[in-house]
Amino acid sequence: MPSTHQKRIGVFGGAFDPPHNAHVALAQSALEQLGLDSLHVVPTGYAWHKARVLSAPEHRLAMTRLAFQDMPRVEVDERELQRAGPTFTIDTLEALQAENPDAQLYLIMGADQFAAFRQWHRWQAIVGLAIICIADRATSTAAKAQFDAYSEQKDRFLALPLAPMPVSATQIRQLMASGAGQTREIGDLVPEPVARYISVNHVYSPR
Ligand SMILES: Nc1ncnc2c1ncn2[C@@H]1O[C@H](COP(=O)(O)OP(=O)(O)OP(=O)(O)O)[C@@H](O)[C@H]1O
Ligand SMILES: O=C(O)c1ccc[n+]([C@@H]2O[C@H](COP(=O)([O-])O)[C@@H](O)[C@H]2O)c1
Repeated sequence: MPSTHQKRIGVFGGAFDPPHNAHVALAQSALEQLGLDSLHVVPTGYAWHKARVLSAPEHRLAMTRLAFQDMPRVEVDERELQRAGPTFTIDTLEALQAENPDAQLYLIMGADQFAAFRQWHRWQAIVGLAIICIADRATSTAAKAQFDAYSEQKDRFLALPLAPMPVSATQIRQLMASGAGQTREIGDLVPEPVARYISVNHVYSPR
């Protein structure tokens, strides 16, 4: 008898400059709550929507691999780092859907990104292709409070449970720049191998 299981593929993109504990917790919540078969963690290439220039792709990729190395079903996906031009999530989703025609895609993000979602390139196409799963973020309007703006498509949006975690990558970069690279200062904010990588490679502090 043919299996009726539809493959569920999650997509979690970010600058990951650096990846931190909230990213890991969010990925864990997505895997568990959505019953994902796999979760593609996708470091951004050229983040057209961010004012600052991101750290070198090699560093962000290496740190992302370290952050998620112990999580089964997570695949760190390099495709956006290899793509020329501005990074658009729709391109990644369309490529993944073409590779997995029968799968249902789930796009994972925090509530701060969701607040800007209607500025994303071809956002309506994204809603058509993926179910958008949003975790609250301490600094942003709650996900559910933002759903009303999408009243006709409400079934395409889900709130992902995540205990409030005030950590941000900005905070980590600032701590490292001001503390001249003390690993222990960020030890509670990022997975331990990431803290070591940042310190050894002076990613956010001068050598
Ligand atoms: N503390 C957090 N709680 C919930 N979601 C988060 C949190 N930190 C990041 N995210 C989500 O993770 C994704 C990737 O985030 P990103 O790599 O830009 O980290 P960041 O901490 O927001 O970085 P920065 O401070 O440099 O803007 C985004 O969808 C973002 O909303
Ligand atoms: O496709 C877009 O237009 C778009 C606009 C803003 C953000 N994104 C994606 O959203 C993800 C999280 O972004 P950020 O800024 O929180 O790192 C990351 O994968 C970005 O490429 C995508």
